[in-house]
Amino acid sequence: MNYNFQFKTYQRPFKIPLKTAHGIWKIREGIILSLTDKHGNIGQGEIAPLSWFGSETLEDALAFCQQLPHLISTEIIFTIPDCLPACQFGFESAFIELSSNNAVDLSQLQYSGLLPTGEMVLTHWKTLFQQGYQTFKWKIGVDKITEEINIFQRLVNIIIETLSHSQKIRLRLDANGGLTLEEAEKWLETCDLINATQELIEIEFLEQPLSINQFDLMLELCDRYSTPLALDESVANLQQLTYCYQQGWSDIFVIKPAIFGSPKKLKNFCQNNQIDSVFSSVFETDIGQQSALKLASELLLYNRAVGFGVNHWFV
Ligand SMILES: O=C(O)CCC(=O)c1ccccc1C(=O)O
Ligand SMILES: [Mg+2]
Repeated sequence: MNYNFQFKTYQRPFKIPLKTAHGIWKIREGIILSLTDKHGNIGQGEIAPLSWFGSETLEDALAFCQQLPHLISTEIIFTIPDCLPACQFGFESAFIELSSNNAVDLSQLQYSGLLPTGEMVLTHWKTLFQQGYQTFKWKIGVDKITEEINIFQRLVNIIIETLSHSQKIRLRLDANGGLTLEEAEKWLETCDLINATQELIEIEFLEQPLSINQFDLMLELCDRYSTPLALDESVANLQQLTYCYQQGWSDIFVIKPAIFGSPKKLKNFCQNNQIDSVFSSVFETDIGQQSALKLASELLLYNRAVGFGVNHWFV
């Protein structure tokens, strides 16, 4: 089967620039592509690279799209090289939209809301809570650790004061690989203490405390603390996920479908290995998000909230 191929780029500014341990992000840029079959059916896909996570750059993705002919075959879609994981996702997603019956039920998914960094979190969490979120993620490793732990303790106290007894809130901390070993230990002590003493709050996990090349240290931290750890940057694509899984990682794996690579290969991996996964956004638009959420609802094993509560970050 051949498809008519078209693409265009997009730019979406954040309401407030996003701060992570990697720096400040102001505009999300990507590519929307469409495949049209001979009956005129259209499938859309999104290429939303995250090069600081190890995917291709937007420029790489654009260059790939520009050298393709206007008429492309199924074979082209399934032989995109592994060095273009966001392109693999974009093209396969459009193909899936065209070729499957698409009846995936997303209504059972729980969402994690992404909180702003710094003191703003102390008021903003409540807006999201009132919208129905019960799981939140807060970025750390952005400011001085003493300041961040201080704000975090205040956040925990405010949440406890607000909740009534049957309610429970889950908090995720994401360091984006920006902590030192000592800082990671300090955070894990803090989390373990909260988990041992607070019934209404669960610190669900600490995400990517250390950089990718400190994988062995993160494995040791799993043994030393009871708060679970999640890998994110370390498992950005199938090759990395396979490596970490084989090295014995048995805590949580964050999967960002939009940069992970071929959805078909992701499905294959998740169906053959029972991993504890959290599916997460890369600030793709609704097009990439729908494809990613369909994968999440098909592959999620332990019903953890998906990290797609991010739309309030955009205008
Ligand atoms: O996972 C979530 O809950 C929100 C999304 C998120 O944190 C994120 C969004 C874009 C790029 C990187 C990350 C990250 O998890 O590090
Ligand atoms: Mg992360």
